Amino acid sequence: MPAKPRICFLINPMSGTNRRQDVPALITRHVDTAAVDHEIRLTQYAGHAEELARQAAAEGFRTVVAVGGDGTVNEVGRGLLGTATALGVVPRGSGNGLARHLRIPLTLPAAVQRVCAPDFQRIDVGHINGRAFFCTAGLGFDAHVSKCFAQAGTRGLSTYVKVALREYRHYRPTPITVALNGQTLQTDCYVLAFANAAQYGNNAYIAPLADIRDGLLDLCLIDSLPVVRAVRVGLGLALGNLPTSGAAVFHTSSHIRVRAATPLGFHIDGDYGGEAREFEVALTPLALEVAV
Ligand SMILES: Nc1ncnc2c1ncn2[C@@H]1O[C@H](COP(=O)(O)OP(=O)(O)OP(=O)(O)O)[C@@H](O)[C@H]1O
Repeated sequence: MPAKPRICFLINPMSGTNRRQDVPALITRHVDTAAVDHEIRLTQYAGHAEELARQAAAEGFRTVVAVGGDGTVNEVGRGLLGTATALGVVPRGSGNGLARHLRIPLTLPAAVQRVCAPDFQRIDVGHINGRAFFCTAGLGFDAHVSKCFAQAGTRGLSTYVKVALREYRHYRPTPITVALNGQTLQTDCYVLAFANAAQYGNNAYIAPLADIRDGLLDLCLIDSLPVVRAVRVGLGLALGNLPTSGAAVFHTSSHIRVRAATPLGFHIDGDYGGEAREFEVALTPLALEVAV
Protein backbone atom coordinates (compact mmCIF):
# COMPACT_ATOMS: atom_id res chain seq x y z
CA MET A 1 0.00 0.00 0.00
CA PRO A 2 1.42 3.49 -0.85
CA ALA A 3 2.40 5.65 2.15
CA LYS A 4 -0.23 8.15 3.23
CA PRO A 5 0.54 11.83 2.69
CA ARG A 6 1.82 13.52 5.85
CA ILE A 7 0.28 16.74 7.11
CA CYS A 8 1.80 18.99 9.77
CA PHE A 9 -0.61 21.37 11.56
CA LEU A 10 1.12 24.47 13.00
CA ILE A 11 -1.11 26.16 15.55
CA ASN A 12 -0.69 29.77 16.64
CA PRO A 13 -2.26 29.62 20.11
CA MET A 14 -2.51 33.44 20.20
CA SER A 15 -4.61 33.87 17.05
CA GLY A 16 -8.34 34.51 16.94
CA THR A 17 -10.66 35.59 19.69
CA ASN A 18 -11.68 32.16 21.01
CA ARG A 19 -8.54 30.94 22.77
CA ARG A 20 -10.26 28.57 25.18
CA GLN A 21 -10.96 25.88 22.57
CA ASP A 22 -8.76 22.78 22.69
CA VAL A 23 -7.62 23.20 19.10
CA PRO A 24 -5.25 20.18 18.95
CA ALA A 25 -8.07 17.89 20.19
CA LEU A 26 -10.51 19.35 17.66
CA ILE A 27 -8.05 18.84 14.82
CA THR A 28 -7.34 15.26 15.86
CA ARG A 29 -11.09 14.57 16.00
CA HIS A 30 -11.70 15.78 12.45
CA VAL A 31 -8.59 14.54 10.61
CA ASP A 32 -9.31 11.72 8.16
CA THR A 33 -6.78 9.23 9.57
CA ALA A 34 -7.59 6.74 6.80
CA ALA A 35 -6.33 9.24 4.21
CA VAL A 36 -3.42 11.04 5.92
CA ASP A 37 -0.89 10.85 8.73
CA HIS A 38 -0.71 14.01 10.79
CA GLU A 39 1.31 15.80 13.44
CA ILE A 40 0.45 18.89 15.45
CA ARG A 41 2.99 21.50 16.58
CA LEU A 42 2.43 24.79 18.44
CA THR A 43 4.20 28.09 17.84
CA GLN A 44 5.92 29.54 20.87
CA TYR A 45 6.64 33.08 19.69
CA ALA A 46 6.06 35.46 16.78
CA GLY A 47 8.11 34.27 13.80
CA HIS A 48 8.31 30.67 15.04
CA ALA A 49 5.82 29.38 12.43
CA GLU A 50 8.26 30.24 9.64
CA GLU A 51 11.02 28.15 11.24
CA LEU A 52 8.65 25.27 12.02
CA ALA A 53 7.28 25.30 8.46
CA ARG A 54 10.74 25.19 6.91
CA GLN A 55 11.70 22.34 9.23
CA ALA A 56 8.50 20.39 8.40
CA ALA A 57 9.20 20.82 4.67
CA ALA A 58 12.71 19.45 5.19
CA GLU A 59 11.14 16.48 7.00
CA GLY A 60 9.11 15.74 3.86
CA PHE A 61 5.57 16.70 4.92
CA ARG A 62 3.29 17.03 1.87
CA THR A 63 1.32 19.88 3.44
CA VAL A 64 1.96 22.28 6.32
CA VAL A 65 -1.23 23.83 7.63
CA ALA A 66 -1.31 27.29 9.18
CA VAL A 67 -3.87 27.17 11.99
CA GLY A 68 -4.36 30.86 12.68
CA GLY A 69 -4.99 34.19 10.98
CA ASP A 70 -3.29 35.88 8.04
CA GLY A 71 -0.20 36.62 10.16
CA THR A 72 0.32 32.92 10.76
CA VAL A 73 -0.47 32.12 7.12
CA ASN A 74 2.22 34.62 6.12
CA GLU A 75 4.82 33.03 8.39
CA VAL A 76 4.07 29.47 7.25
CA GLY A 77 3.94 30.53 3.58
CA ARG A 78 7.35 32.24 3.87
CA GLY A 79 8.81 29.09 5.39
CA LEU A 80 7.52 26.98 2.49
CA LEU A 81 8.73 29.17 -0.39
CA GLY A 82 11.14 27.22 -2.58
CA THR A 83 10.15 23.85 -1.07
CA ALA A 84 8.03 21.00 -2.43
CA THR A 85 5.54 21.31 0.45
CA ALA A 86 2.09 22.90 0.05
CA LEU A 87 0.47 25.46 2.35
CA GLY A 88 -2.85 24.55 3.96
CA VAL A 89 -5.04 26.86 6.03
CA VAL A 90 -7.36 26.25 8.94
CA PRO A 91 -8.62 29.79 9.48
CA ARG A 92 -8.72 31.00 13.08
CA GLY A 93 -7.99 34.70 12.71
CA SER A 94 -10.40 37.58 12.80
CA GLY A 95 -10.04 38.49 9.11
CA ASN A 96 -8.90 35.35 7.25
CA GLY A 97 -8.36 37.16 3.96
CA LEU A 98 -6.45 34.41 2.14
CA ALA A 99 -8.80 31.65 3.30
CA ARG A 100 -11.84 33.63 2.18
CA HIS A 101 -10.25 34.43 -1.17
CA LEU A 102 -9.41 30.77 -1.78
CA ARG A 103 -12.87 29.68 -0.54
CA ILE A 104 -11.37 27.53 2.18
CA PRO A 105 -14.09 26.61 4.73
CA LEU A 106 -14.13 28.96 7.72
CA THR A 107 -15.16 26.40 10.32
CA LEU A 108 -12.48 24.20 11.85
CA PRO A 109 -14.08 20.79 11.17
CA ALA A 110 -14.73 21.58 7.50
CA ALA A 111 -11.31 23.16 6.97
CA VAL A 112 -9.53 20.16 8.54
CA GLN A 113 -11.53 17.75 6.40
CA ARG A 114 -10.65 19.83 3.32
CA VAL A 115 -6.87 19.72 3.87
CA CYS A 116 -7.13 15.93 4.14
CA ALA A 117 -8.63 15.75 0.61
CA PRO A 118 -7.51 18.91 -1.16
CA ASP A 119 -6.99 20.18 -4.66
CA PHE A 120 -3.47 21.51 -5.03
CA GLN A 121 -3.11 24.83 -6.86
CA ARG A 122 -0.32 27.35 -7.22
CA ILE A 123 -0.68 31.03 -6.30
CA ASP A 124 1.35 34.17 -6.97
CA VAL A 125 3.51 35.60 -4.20
CA GLY A 126 4.20 39.31 -3.65
CA HIS A 127 7.33 40.83 -2.12
CA ILE A 128 7.63 44.26 -0.54
CA ASN A 129 11.24 45.28 0.16
CA GLY A 130 12.14 41.59 0.00
CA ARG A 131 9.43 40.40 2.42
CA ALA A 132 6.84 37.98 1.09
CA PHE A 133 3.08 38.55 1.22
CA PHE A 134 0.29 36.35 -0.03
CA CYS A 135 -2.85 38.42 0.48
CA THR A 136 -2.16 42.18 0.58
CA ALA A 137 0.58 44.62 1.51
CA GLY A 138 0.16 48.34 1.73
CA LEU A 139 1.45 51.79 2.61
CA GLY A 140 -0.17 54.58 4.56
CA PHE A 141 -3.24 54.62 6.75
CA ASP A 142 -3.95 50.89 6.83
CA ALA A 143 -0.33 50.23 7.87
CA HIS A 144 -0.60 52.93 10.53
CA VAL A 145 -3.78 51.29 11.85
CA SER A 146 -2.11 47.87 11.89
CA LYS A 147 0.66 49.34 14.07
CA CYS A 148 -1.85 50.88 16.52
CA PHE A 149 -3.96 47.67 16.42
CA ALA A 150 -0.93 45.59 17.47
CA GLN A 151 -0.56 47.87 20.52
CA ALA A 152 -4.29 47.82 21.39
CA GLY A 153 -4.20 44.80 23.73
CA THR A 154 -7.38 43.20 22.34
CA ARG A 155 -7.95 41.87 18.82
CA GLY A 156 -10.96 41.31 16.58
CA LEU A 157 -12.93 43.44 14.09
CA SER A 158 -14.51 45.78 16.65
CA THR A 159 -11.08 46.77 18.07
CA TYR A 160 -9.83 47.30 14.52
CA VAL A 161 -12.75 49.60 13.64
CA LYS A 162 -12.38 51.53 16.92
CA VAL A 163 -8.64 52.08 16.30
CA ALA A 164 -9.25 53.11 12.66
CA LEU A 165 -11.90 55.70 13.63
CA ARG A 166 -9.66 57.15 16.37
CA GLU A 167 -6.61 57.42 14.08
CA TYR A 168 -8.63 58.78 11.14
CA ARG A 169 -8.96 62.14 12.93
CA HIS A 170 -5.17 62.70 12.99
CA TYR A 171 -3.75 60.86 9.97
CA ARG A 172 -2.45 62.95 7.04
CA PRO A 173 -1.35 61.71 3.57
CA THR A 174 2.29 61.59 2.46
CA PRO A 175 3.52 62.78 -0.98
CA ILE A 176 4.86 59.85 -3.02
CA THR A 177 6.27 59.07 -6.46
CA VAL A 178 5.13 55.77 -7.97
CA ALA A 179 6.91 54.14 -10.92
CA LEU A 180 5.04 51.36 -12.68
CA ASN A 181 4.49 50.10 -16.22
CA GLY A 182 6.98 52.64 -17.63
CA GLN A 183 5.17 55.65 -16.17
CA THR A 184 5.74 57.83 -13.10
CA LEU A 185 2.92 59.20 -10.95
CA GLN A 186 3.31 62.08 -8.48
CA THR A 187 0.54 61.80 -5.95
CA ASP A 188 -0.35 61.70 -2.26
CA CYS A 189 -0.66 58.44 -0.38
CA TYR A 190 -3.46 58.06 2.11
CA VAL A 191 -3.58 54.38 1.25
CA LEU A 192 -1.66 52.52 -1.42
CA ALA A 193 -2.61 48.84 -1.33
CA PHE A 194 -0.92 46.04 -3.29
CA ALA A 195 -3.47 43.28 -3.62
CA ASN A 196 -2.59 39.71 -4.58
CA ALA A 197 -5.92 38.49 -3.16
CA ALA A 198 -9.11 40.51 -3.47
CA GLN A 199 -9.75 41.27 0.17
CA TYR A 200 -8.16 42.40 3.44
CA GLY A 201 -10.25 39.81 5.27
CA ASN A 202 -13.73 40.03 6.77
CA ASN A 203 -15.03 40.39 3.19
CA ALA A 204 -13.55 43.90 2.94
CA TYR A 205 -12.79 43.96 -0.81
CA ILE A 206 -9.89 46.34 -1.40
CA ALA A 207 -9.40 45.02 -4.97
CA PRO A 208 -12.38 42.85 -5.92
CA LEU A 209 -10.96 42.08 -9.37
CA ALA A 210 -7.63 40.76 -8.05
CA ASP A 211 -6.80 37.30 -9.34
CA ILE A 212 -4.24 35.41 -7.24
CA ARG A 213 -2.97 33.47 -10.26
CA ASP A 214 -2.68 36.17 -12.96
CA GLY A 215 0.93 37.29 -12.40
CA LEU A 216 -0.23 40.81 -11.48
CA LEU A 217 -0.80 42.88 -8.38
CA ASP A 218 -3.87 45.10 -8.26
CA LEU A 219 -2.95 48.53 -6.86
CA CYS A 220 -5.57 50.59 -5.08
CA LEU A 221 -4.60 54.23 -4.52
CA ILE A 222 -6.53 56.60 -2.28
CA ASP A 223 -4.81 59.99 -2.28
CA SER A 224 -6.96 61.69 0.37
CA LEU A 225 -9.83 60.67 2.58
CA PRO A 226 -12.25 63.46 3.48
CA VAL A 227 -15.37 62.26 5.31
CA VAL A 228 -17.62 61.87 2.27
CA ARG A 229 -15.01 59.83 0.44
CA ALA A 230 -14.34 57.77 3.58
CA VAL A 231 -18.01 56.76 3.58
CA ARG A 232 -17.80 55.83 -0.11
CA VAL A 233 -14.63 53.80 0.51
CA GLY A 234 -16.29 52.02 3.44
CA LEU A 235 -19.29 51.14 1.31
CA GLY A 236 -17.06 50.14 -1.61
CA LEU A 237 -15.06 47.78 0.62
CA ALA A 238 -18.22 46.16 1.96
CA LEU A 239 -20.07 45.94 -1.36
CA GLY A 240 -17.04 44.97 -3.44
CA ASN A 241 -17.53 47.89 -5.86
CA LEU A 242 -14.57 50.14 -4.97
CA PRO A 243 -13.28 50.23 -8.60
CA THR A 244 -16.53 51.70 -9.92
CA SER A 245 -17.21 53.95 -6.90
CA GLY A 246 -14.84 56.72 -8.03
CA ALA A 247 -13.36 56.83 -4.52
CA ALA A 248 -10.06 55.12 -5.48
CA VAL A 249 -7.79 54.73 -8.51
CA PHE A 250 -6.70 51.24 -9.68
CA HIS A 251 -3.70 49.95 -11.63
CA THR A 252 -2.25 46.52 -12.29
CA SER A 253 1.48 45.77 -12.45
CA SER A 254 4.03 43.15 -11.47
CA HIS A 255 6.79 45.55 -10.45
CA ILE A 256 6.33 48.87 -8.67
CA ARG A 257 8.76 51.34 -7.07
CA VAL A 258 7.56 53.94 -4.58
CA ARG A 259 9.52 56.83 -3.12
CA ALA A 260 7.97 58.71 -0.19
CA ALA A 261 8.72 62.30 0.84
CA THR A 262 8.92 61.23 4.50
CA PRO A 263 9.17 57.76 6.14
CA LEU A 264 5.98 55.87 5.50
CA GLY A 265 4.60 52.84 7.36
CA PHE A 266 3.89 49.60 5.55
CA HIS A 267 2.09 46.38 6.38
CA ILE A 268 2.53 42.82 5.21
CA ASP A 269 -0.65 40.72 5.24
CA GLY A 270 -2.07 43.03 7.91
CA ASP A 271 0.95 42.97 10.24
CA TYR A 272 2.90 46.21 10.64
CA GLY A 273 6.28 46.00 8.85
CA GLY A 274 7.96 49.28 9.93
CA GLU A 275 8.72 52.51 8.03
CA ALA A 276 10.71 53.19 4.87
CA ARG A 277 11.24 55.96 2.31
CA GLU A 278 11.66 53.62 -0.66
CA PHE A 279 9.69 50.55 -1.58
CA GLU A 280 10.20 47.92 -4.22
CA VAL A 281 7.16 45.73 -4.73
CA ALA A 282 7.23 42.74 -7.07
CA LEU A 283 5.23 39.65 -7.84
CA THR A 284 6.56 36.14 -8.47
CA PRO A 285 3.98 34.17 -10.47
CA LEU A 286 2.73 30.86 -9.05
CA ALA A 287 5.54 30.63 -6.50
CA LEU A 288 3.61 28.75 -3.79
CA GLU A 289 1.51 25.60 -3.86
CA VAL A 290 -1.62 25.69 -1.71
CA ALA A 291 -4.06 22.99 -0.63
CA VAL A 292 -7.56 24.35 -1.28
N1 LIG B 1 3.04 31.64 20.25
C1 LIG B 1 2.94 32.91 19.90
N2 LIG B 1 2.99 33.90 20.80
C2 LIG B 1 2.86 35.20 20.46
N3 LIG B 1 2.64 35.61 19.17
C3 LIG B 1 2.57 34.67 18.25
C4 LIG B 1 2.71 33.29 18.53
N4 LIG B 1 2.57 32.59 17.39
C5 LIG B 1 2.38 33.50 16.44
N5 LIG B 1 2.36 34.75 16.92
C6 LIG B 1 2.12 36.03 16.22
O1 LIG B 1 0.74 36.34 16.32
C7 LIG B 1 0.43 37.29 15.30
C8 LIG B 1 -1.06 37.30 14.99
O2 LIG B 1 -1.42 36.07 14.46
P1 LIG B 1 -2.56 35.88 13.37
O3 LIG B 1 -2.53 36.97 12.36
O4 LIG B 1 -2.43 34.51 12.88
O5 LIG B 1 -3.87 35.94 14.23
P2 LIG B 1 -4.94 37.10 14.38
O6 LIG B 1 -4.23 38.40 14.50
O7 LIG B 1 -5.84 36.71 15.48
O8 LIG B 1 -5.72 37.00 13.03
P3 LIG B 1 -6.08 38.14 11.97
O9 LIG B 1 -4.76 38.54 11.36
O10 LIG B 1 -6.98 37.49 11.02
O11 LIG B 1 -6.70 39.22 12.79
C9 LIG B 1 1.30 36.85 14.13
O12 LIG B 1 1.90 37.97 13.56
C10 LIG B 1 2.35 35.92 14.74
O13 LIG B 1 3.67 36.35 14.47
